[in-house]
Amino acid sequence: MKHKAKYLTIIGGGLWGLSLGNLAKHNQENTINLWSRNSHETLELAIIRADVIVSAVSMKGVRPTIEKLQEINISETLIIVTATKGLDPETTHTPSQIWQGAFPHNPIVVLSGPNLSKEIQKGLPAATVVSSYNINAAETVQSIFSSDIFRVYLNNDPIGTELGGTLKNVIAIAAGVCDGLQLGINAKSALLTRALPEMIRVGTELGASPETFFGLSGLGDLMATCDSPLSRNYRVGYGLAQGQKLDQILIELGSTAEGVNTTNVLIDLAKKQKIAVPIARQVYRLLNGKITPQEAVQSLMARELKSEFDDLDF
Ligand SMILES: NC(=O)C1=CN([C@@H]2O[C@H](COP(=O)(O)OP(=O)(O)OC[C@H]3O[C@@H](n4cnc5c(N)ncnc54)[C@H](OP(=O)(O)O)[C@@H]3O)[C@@H](O)[C@H]2O)C=CC1
Ligand SMILES: O=C(CO)COP(=O)(O)O
Repeated sequence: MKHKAKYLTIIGGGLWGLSLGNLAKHNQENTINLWSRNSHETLELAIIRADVIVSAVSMKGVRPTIEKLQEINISETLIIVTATKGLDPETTHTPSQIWQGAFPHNPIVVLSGPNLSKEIQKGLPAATVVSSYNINAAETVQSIFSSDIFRVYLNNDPIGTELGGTLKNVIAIAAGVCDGLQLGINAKSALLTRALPEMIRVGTELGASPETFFGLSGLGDLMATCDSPLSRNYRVGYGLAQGQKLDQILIELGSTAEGVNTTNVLIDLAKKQKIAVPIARQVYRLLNGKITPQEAVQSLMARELKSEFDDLDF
């Protein structure tokens, strides 16, 4: 596919916004503008020439960013890419659902995959997924970000794509606990394998395709995040297993660990919609100081015995 030069504005100067900016610069025909709340330029000026904007803010920045953009009369042809991995505490909606609700006529594209920003910043090879109901918009974003170090796949299940990246953050906290307690590879394999149907149960309830969870944005991101101390969510779990307090861990991280908020929202959602999320429930109890890491493990091991696949009907 022939790439046409595009003007891209990235909103959010955090770790992920900076990394995405660097990835897009690999294609030298693109013009990249990075905007953050500290920029001297106004957001209106920053997006004035944009064909595509990328929201790389954390979950708590999604609504404030949308409100700022709603004050500007944006074109309905502007492609909006969301790279946030979180759930809205007020509505339990995903970021793409919030963006689509705010800008119903604009094409919305989700970008999500196993993309630890520290590895991307080193120029190591990685792959990701861009997903949209508007396949032309997804192809435009695919050609903007594709390079010899970043392989970008297309997909038409945006909710599934972003839920893979969002829900694995909860499991990454559990994986950090598992490694922090030195429970071994058997335990870790069991944890991650059982996490996948749990993620799929939530995803299908919210309208995602189960297959999406076997791709890069699901299983791929689960593997990356649950097996790397570069993951902030993993480090939350690891710290808790070492007896550190959550507040202290988050201060030391000095950066976003979306899994903490996502766990709280997910448990709210799971209670309302009666979805079985046994691993997330233990993470929730641990994060909220109701149990110790050891008790979380014991609770999972003591669950009622069952068949391996009796809760998946696909
Ligand atoms: N780092 C990574 O490896 C990856 C991160 N992600 C996801 O990207 C998102 C951002 O992560 P990351 O950049 O690492 O986080 P950082 O903690 O490095 O940065 C936080 C980002 O959120 C923005 N933000 C925070 N609060 C607000 C607010 N109230 N209003 C507007 N913007 C706000 C900041 O904007 P500002 O710059 O204006 O201060 C900044 O861009 C998360 O959802 C994360 O899960 C996805 C893939 C990889
Ligand atoms: O989403 C990520 C990698 O794909 C980043 O993980 P953390 O937010 O846990 O650092």
